[in-house]
Amino acid sequence: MTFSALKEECLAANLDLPTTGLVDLTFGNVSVADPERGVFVIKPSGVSYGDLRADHIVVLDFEGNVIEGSLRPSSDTPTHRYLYRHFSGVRSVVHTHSRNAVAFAQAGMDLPCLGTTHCDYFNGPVPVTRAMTREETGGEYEWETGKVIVERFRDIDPLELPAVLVRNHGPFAWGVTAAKAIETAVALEAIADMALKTLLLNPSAEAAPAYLRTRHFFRKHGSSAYYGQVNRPLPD
Ligand SMILES: O=C(CO)[C@@H](O)[C@H](O)COP(=O)(O)O
Repeated sequence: MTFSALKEECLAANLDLPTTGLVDLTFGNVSVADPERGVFVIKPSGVSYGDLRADHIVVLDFEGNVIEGSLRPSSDTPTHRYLYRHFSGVRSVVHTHSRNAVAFAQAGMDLPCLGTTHCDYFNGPVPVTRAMTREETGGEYEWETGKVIVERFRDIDPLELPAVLVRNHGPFAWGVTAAKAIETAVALEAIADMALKTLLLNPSAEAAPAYLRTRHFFRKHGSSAYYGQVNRPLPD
């Protein structure tokens, strides 16, 4: 069995992280899953983006066994694996340390839905997870990160809200393809930047009304009910 197409897709998505400005140094990682073949592929830990090649990408099964690759998989691998197990339909997970999203994660704040830029990608505030404790993690917080994310999504559809802010760490975004997950991570950083500036200008800025949120999210994500009539006469 060859995994070269999957590795190439993963490599391209990982290389998008520095070019989109979402990471510094070796922070961040992207994985891509192929559930039909029972595997996912991920960036190796600590390898700089400038040096990264397709044959560095590590192939694992969903039990966490390395199937192919001589380098250690990303330290965030348990989180990616947990998300694939619990979020059906997700085929790619992107983790970055993009600065504005990290600022909200470190502040322990949900990223509020303040305007249509946000609503186009996320049908609600991007949630922050609860703090993890040493007792729970035994010092291995990567093993608990997936758990606290999934716990936070108990009443949230991960395909309508395709990102999270992990408290004291940073953002994870996901999608049905690697390209879509990267696009979502870019959108997340853009709206975090806008929200931070909005809240500096007006700490009491109000969330976008619910009707605006659903209209923007669903018209961009396939529901014709929210498109409106394109040839409607313009108001005077
Ligand atoms: O926060 C951390 C490590 O402290 C990680 O999330 C890094 O962003 C990437 O780790 P590797 O993928 O290189 O192991």
